[in-house]
Amino acid sequence: MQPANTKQLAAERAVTYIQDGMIVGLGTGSTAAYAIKQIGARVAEENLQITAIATSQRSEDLARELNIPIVSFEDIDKIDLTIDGADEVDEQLNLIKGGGGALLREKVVATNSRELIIIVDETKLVKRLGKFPLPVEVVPFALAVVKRQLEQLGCTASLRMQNNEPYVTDNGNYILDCSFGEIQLPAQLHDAIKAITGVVDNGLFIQLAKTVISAYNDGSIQLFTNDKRSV
Ligand SMILES: O=C[C@H](O)[C@H](O)[C@H](O)COP(=O)(O)O
Repeated sequence: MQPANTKQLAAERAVTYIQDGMIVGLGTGSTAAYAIKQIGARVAEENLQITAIATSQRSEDLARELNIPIVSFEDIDKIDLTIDGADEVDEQLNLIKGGGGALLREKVVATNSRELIIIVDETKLVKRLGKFPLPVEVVPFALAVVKRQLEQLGCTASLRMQNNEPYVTDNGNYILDCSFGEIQLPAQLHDAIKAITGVVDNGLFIQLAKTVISAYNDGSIQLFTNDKRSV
């Protein structure tokens, strides 16, 4: 028996929450891409009437290919529902995001959404965040000073590279991937990083997810809501 495509399963379940007339936030990454494809299928097959806002250029490009109408914050106020992936999810549904470099737009969209549904496979569920290095988006001019200040918070920070060049985000910034090990107090760490001048944002999403949909290799799906859950 083939193992289930867990990312696709979680994504397809999340897309059932979308209804006609909604403004939908489109996440970024391999799991979110399954959701965008499924939204495209519903637009084509059911004539689903939605507009969407994307958290990255690549998600926007994919949505446009699938004839999903795209809007910007000039056109809308609140987003009804955002579906996005994550790199880690803890027991309080705090997240690490930004493995794909889209954390800033993802956080702008998440914080302006009435509801954020996170889609993951079981490998992303953790007791405590931090095994996955925390992405921090940094203004290039401030890179060296920000790196030093981040390391004073107890991490090793490495500049994300792509094709032997620093990786540049959709916003023209760099990413420092910060290995903290187990993060004991994610909300405090989030605030301490945000307080560094030259940091644009970081990949800690504290109490933003309302629902997490996790899919398992046996094909089952579990939903967690923002109350406590056990792994
Ligand atoms: O910047 C990228 C995002 O935060 C992604 O949602 C996250 O990295 C998860 O990506 P994937 O679904 O490819 O594991």
